[in-house]
Amino acid sequence: MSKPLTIAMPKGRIYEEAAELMKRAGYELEADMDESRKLILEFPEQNIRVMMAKPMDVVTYVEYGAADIGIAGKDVLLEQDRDVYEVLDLKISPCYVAVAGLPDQPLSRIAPKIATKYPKVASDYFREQGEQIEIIPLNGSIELAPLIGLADRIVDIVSTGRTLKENGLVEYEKITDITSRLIVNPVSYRLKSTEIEEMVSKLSEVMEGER
Ligand SMILES: Nc1ncnc2c1ncn2[C@@H]1O[C@H](COP(=O)(O)OP(=O)(O)OP(=O)(O)O)[C@@H](O)[C@H]1O
Ligand SMILES: O=P(O)(O)OC[C@H]1O[C@H](OP(=O)(O)OP(=O)(O)O)[C@H](O)[C@@H]1O
Repeated sequence: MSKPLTIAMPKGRIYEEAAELMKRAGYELEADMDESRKLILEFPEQNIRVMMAKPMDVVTYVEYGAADIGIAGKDVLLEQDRDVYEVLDLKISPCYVAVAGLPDQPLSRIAPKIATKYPKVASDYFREQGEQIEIIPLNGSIELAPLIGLADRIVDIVSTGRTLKENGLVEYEKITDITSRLIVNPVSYRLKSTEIEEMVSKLSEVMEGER
């Protein structure tokens, strides 16, 4: 049998939707996330190996060929700009990236401070707007930054809008819509084209059927 197709799956909030979509496409790759701490799961009957990765790291595994394919949020792809093929919009885990802050606070001062875990996305956006900014890099709880005066604005993911609302923040501009994407290592795309194209076509069929 040929070498297994290795898939880097994102742990966390994307995982269940991604595994469910894979299942509908005929790939039973589910891990019991409540029970298991295993990071590599073998599915020999399907000739597939699954790596459980942090969502931000999926692109790294795929770029270096540690995984042939992976599932990553478009936010991560925009931020990291890596050498991988983005082959399919899976339309799962929808959310968007937005600029938010305290209400009624015009961006008046020179080089306002922008707190974010997406420094590239934020810099690209404000450069396009012709605004000079200072990035304050954070890893989470970004909404804290304007509340305590650390930043004038945040650039962060919004889904239900609940986090902004409960912290008295408002959205100023939407930057871009986000969904999860299927990504492929360029070399694997050539060497394992049959398996990869089959997976892309099965996933596309499932998604077509749901429209
Ligand atoms: N409300 C949301 N907040 C953050 N990410 C979301 C949201 N809804 C969908 N996503 C998608 O989920 C991905 C992040 O998943 P998750 O929150 O599990 O990872 P993480 O941010 O690395 O987790 P952690 O909070 O453990 O560091 C994002 O890349 C994005 O594409
Ligand atoms: O619009 P909502 O539905 O409220 O979702 C948006 C929030 O969810 C994410 O945070 P996460 O839960 O990943 O925690 P974090 O702050 O530690 O990144 C994101 O960074 C926002 O804070």
